[in-house]
Amino acid sequence: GQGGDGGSKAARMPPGPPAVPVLGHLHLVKKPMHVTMSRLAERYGPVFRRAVVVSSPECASECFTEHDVTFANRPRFDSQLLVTFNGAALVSSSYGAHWRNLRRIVAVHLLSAHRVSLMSGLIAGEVRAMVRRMYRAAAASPGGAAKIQLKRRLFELSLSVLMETIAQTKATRPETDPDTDMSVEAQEFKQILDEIIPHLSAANLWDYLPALRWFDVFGVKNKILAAVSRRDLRRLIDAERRRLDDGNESESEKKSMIAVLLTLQKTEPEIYTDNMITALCASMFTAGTEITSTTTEWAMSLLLNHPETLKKPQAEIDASVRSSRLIAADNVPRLAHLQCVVRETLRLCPAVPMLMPHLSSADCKVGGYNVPRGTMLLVNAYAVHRDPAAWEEPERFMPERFEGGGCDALLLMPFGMGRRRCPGETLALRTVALVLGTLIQCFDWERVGGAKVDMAAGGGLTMPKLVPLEAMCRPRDVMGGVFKSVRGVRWVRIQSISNSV
Ligand code: HEM
Repeated sequence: GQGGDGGSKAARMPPGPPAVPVLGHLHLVKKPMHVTMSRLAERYGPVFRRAVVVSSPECASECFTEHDVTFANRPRFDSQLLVTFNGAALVSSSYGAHWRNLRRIVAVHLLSAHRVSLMSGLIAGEVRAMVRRMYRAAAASPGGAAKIQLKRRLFELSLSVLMETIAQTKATRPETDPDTDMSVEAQEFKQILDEIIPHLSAANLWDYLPALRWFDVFGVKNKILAAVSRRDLRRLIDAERRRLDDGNESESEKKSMIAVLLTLQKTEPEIYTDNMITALCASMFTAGTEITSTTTEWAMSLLLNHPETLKKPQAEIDASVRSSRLIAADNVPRLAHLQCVVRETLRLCPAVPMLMPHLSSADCKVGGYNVPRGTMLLVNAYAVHRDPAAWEEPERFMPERFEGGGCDALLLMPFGMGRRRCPGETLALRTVALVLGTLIQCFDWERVGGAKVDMAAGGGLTMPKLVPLEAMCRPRDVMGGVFKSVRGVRWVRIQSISNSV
């Protein structure tokens, strides 16, 4: 931290705008939060008062290495409390025995690399169903290209992936047409999330800016919505319990997260209560759905605005599977160019631009400034990723900067760092890369009407695209064979549609 209020370094408090505390300024709402914070950081240096906002790579890594335990707590926000079951969920839980326990369960039993590879077939199945629907839409369109509402498709996909990994609502229903959209359960959850998410980002802003508390229009609604999602989660748990009792899937390694937790419940019922299972699943739905699909939406937007950068990953995919089949999850780690695109997207468009707020549990010093106990810490990953001192041409979309390990030494923190780092990273990266890879393997993409994709971002804790992404999708000729052969009969039907166009 440079600049400052003067005085001896030991006694220095972080600099901030004069008079009113930074986060009480109502006029800051006009811009997305991370942009506002970057501007303030330019003026006042990388750390400032009240809630401390850290914007430089050096200070960010200091917070999550030396002071990681000190900042491992979370501030409690009224609006979040309503949606995360009174702080019992992993995301908002205070640092302590309860959080440690939940975190261990998630890391070991639900989202470990091993479990994610067990889930890969499931993820791939959902992705295949989505591209099949897109193919059908394109085949039925005049000219062979369809306008796809990518935002909606990607959100539904992300929800379906989570729904199936959490509860396997489709696998247990032999009559379900794998080609149809989401399961009934996923559709019900979609309705709930559709209602909660806009309020969440607004409510988050309202948390940061005390003046907005006067306009408490969300409180009541959130309470109702939280109750609804709790009831629906109970239903999922009961259904899964019946399946286990019937002897289905109990031996299978590929069982759902709820089934894993219910199996643990049998031996340690006092730890794995239904309440705890409900809270954990709610955490995953709220933390995992929108963020994952938003990331893929940003990636597609960047690629559409830079069509030349699409060539390398597309050629790499074609070479690796020789157009004879769709890429599978286990191809992904070897698709280096695709990985570069994902990393560059996470650098430029970290879907959680200020990470989640932390709270200090002891006095400490960051960048030489005193940070008293009980200070809220926001780490501006968005600014860290665009730090001109670290990154060459930081504003440019240049996936190749990561080729051959270039930039490995630079701080990239879209999933955070330290104890509170996102536990869903492996699942998220696997999903984003597989979805993106399959989309560019199967289709050529074009902007609607040729105009550049609007890259404006919305505000709040997450960074959604302000204008929902739509794009034109045209099946690639080289993929004709695959589209025809996947799941025989169904594809014959599709083929006949495309012949008739
Ligand atoms: C591209 C997708 C994702 C991104 C960019 C992302 C990013 C983040 C970030 C920045 C945090 C906060 C770190 C901090 O506190 O400093 C976080 C926390 C968390 N994420 Fe993710 N996440 C993604 C996907 C997921 C998925 C798919 C899941 C679960 C299925 C998940 C579950 C969680 C949970 C439970 C926490 C809270 C951890 C804790 O407080 O101990 N995330 N994530």
